[in-house]
Amino acid sequence: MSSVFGKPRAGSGPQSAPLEVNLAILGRRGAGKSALTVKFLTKRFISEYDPNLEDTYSSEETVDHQPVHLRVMDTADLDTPRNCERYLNWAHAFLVVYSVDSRQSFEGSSSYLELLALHAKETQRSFPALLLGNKLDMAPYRQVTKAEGVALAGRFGCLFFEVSACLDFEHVQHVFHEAVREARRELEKSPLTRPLFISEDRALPHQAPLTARHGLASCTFNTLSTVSLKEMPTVAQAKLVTVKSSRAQSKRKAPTLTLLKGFKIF
Ligand SMILES: Nc1nc2c(ncn2[C@@H]2O[C@H](COP(=O)(O)OP(=O)(O)OP(=O)(O)O)[C@@H](O)[C@H]2O)c(=O)[nH]1
Repeated sequence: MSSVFGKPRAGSGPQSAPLEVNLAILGRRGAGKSALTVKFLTKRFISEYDPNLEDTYSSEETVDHQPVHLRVMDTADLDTPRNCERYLNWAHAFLVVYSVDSRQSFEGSSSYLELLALHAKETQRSFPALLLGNKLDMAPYRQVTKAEGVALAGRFGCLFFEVSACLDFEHVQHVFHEAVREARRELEKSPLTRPLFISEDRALPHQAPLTARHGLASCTFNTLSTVSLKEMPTVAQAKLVTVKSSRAQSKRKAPTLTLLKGFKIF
């Protein structure tokens, strides 16, 4: 194992297993979470998704010459944070997405950042979050200025980017890799144990209902005291999902893309 100034560097040796990073994509409906996730995983922009589906994808990445096993949870929270334990207790880092042409989605992203800040306070750990203003190609119809995005990110101490799921892949990839870097820095500071999946009807020990006290009423934290921690479900439980092709693709007679959700895409 190589070392930096005598300190072992996690996962850097040729024999070491890839670093495992779980990344949750949060944001209001329509912000472009699925489009960004699929762009990152396939380099393609697909314009229509089933908004009610939530799944976790897996991808082998190389970030700064280091292998990373990255899992990406494309959440489907409807309009506000809901049953947040499933990602709060699973992710090492978060991408909070809004759309630059929607003030509502920007306000939604602020609720997510607040939720993450509260979670960090309660658990006394820090969770890297990146704020993304998506749909940069819609800049002529902006409802949110770049300065507002910068200011919101500054309030919560997170990185900020404006991107577009339908423009260049490299920019989208850069953002996901930045999230990995942030997660890696945090993991090197305080290595976490294996990610845990918290069953929906149970809460973490001593986890008081964040939302009741902080006004995020729709994020339904349960208050049962019995702890029930499970490992993440295996990919074998994943379901097959068909993603409809966009109108533009249909015109080009491109085939409908079928994604096996929960499995590696390539
Ligand atoms: N112009 C443009 N449209 C985008 C972009 N990203 C997503 N869209 C469109 O915005 C709509 C919503 O995108 P989704 O990726 O489904 O958004 P989401 O946040 O996953 O929303 P839910 O699935 O409802 O949770 C779709 O019609 C996409 O084609 C983008 O960067 N530019």
